[in-house]
Amino acid sequence: MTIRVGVLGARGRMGAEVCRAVEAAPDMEVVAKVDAGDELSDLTEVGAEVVVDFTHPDAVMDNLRFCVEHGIRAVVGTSGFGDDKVATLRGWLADKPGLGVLIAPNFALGAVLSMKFAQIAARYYDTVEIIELHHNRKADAPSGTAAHTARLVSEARAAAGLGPVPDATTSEVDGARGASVDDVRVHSVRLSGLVAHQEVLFGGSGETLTLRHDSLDRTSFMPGVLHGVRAVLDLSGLVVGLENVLEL
Ligand SMILES: NC(=O)C1=CN([C@@H]2O[C@H](COP(=O)(O)OP(=O)(O)OC[C@H]3O[C@@H](n4cnc5c(N)ncnc54)[C@H](OP(=O)(O)O)[C@@H]3O)[C@@H](O)[C@H]2O)C=CC1
Ligand SMILES: O=C(O)C1=N[C@H](C(=O)O)C[C@H](O)C1
Repeated sequence: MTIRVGVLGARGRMGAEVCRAVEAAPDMEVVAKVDAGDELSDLTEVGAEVVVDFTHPDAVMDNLRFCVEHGIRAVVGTSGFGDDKVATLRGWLADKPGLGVLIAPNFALGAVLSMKFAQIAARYYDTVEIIELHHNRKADAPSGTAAHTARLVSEARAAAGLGPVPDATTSEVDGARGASVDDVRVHSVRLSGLVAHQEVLFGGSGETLTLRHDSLDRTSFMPGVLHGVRAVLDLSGLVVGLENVLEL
């Protein structure tokens, strides 16, 4: 039996790549390609078991509400999942026991590892900043990956009893020091030619540590997406982060 997959955002940069990857996988098939303006009811008509959503932060919650209402599992790469959206989704899923949704800020293995390494390193350095670099057609800033990394680093610092990152800046041009995300400075670069890149910079006494990950092509996300499609069949409730369905 193949897994029946519906792709949301199928004509987009990621969605088109997901369609190719699912079609090439021996254990799954694309049964619906849905993009802006298409009817979600197509998903139920063709019996989609799992939906993969790479759409837009403003569209994803309507898509997920439909999936949860209709008992369709979801693998979500769309960015912009703050605490509010996560809480709403958990609420919907509470009424659907046994139904699983997987959200991953980043499906590239190296990005997942890099976040894990950042989490480990955070307690050992007094200063930290994040630089994320993406193509200039990206809708949101900072990236979901950078926001997730900042959260992990911030939690690790708090658990280690570290205070705020020391910073002697007393005057600055607006924006010059980036955005403060969970008390970590995040700088967003947008350049044509780039795909998705991130540096987490740690500074300590007489040394720095830089963790850098580069997605040079969107195929980098596909093994993680396919793994997510298989894993979500056994999930119940909401899982955030690919690391939670990998053996790391
Ligand atoms: N987690 C991860 O590993 C990754 C996450 N992403 C995230 O995925 C999302 C998509 O990125 P990307 O593919 O580059 O963006 P694109 O703009 O290339 O693709 C998004 C597609 O979704 C369509 N769309 C918009 N609204 C809806 C809707 N309601 N239903 C169905 N389709 C819709 C868009 O149509 P139209 O253009 O007509 O609006 C477009 O075709 C972003 O949030 C990005 O940050 C990206 C890469 C990796
Ligand atoms: O829009 C993108 O391209 C990406 N979006 C995700 C994010 O916001 O972190 C994942 C990856 O960085 C590519």
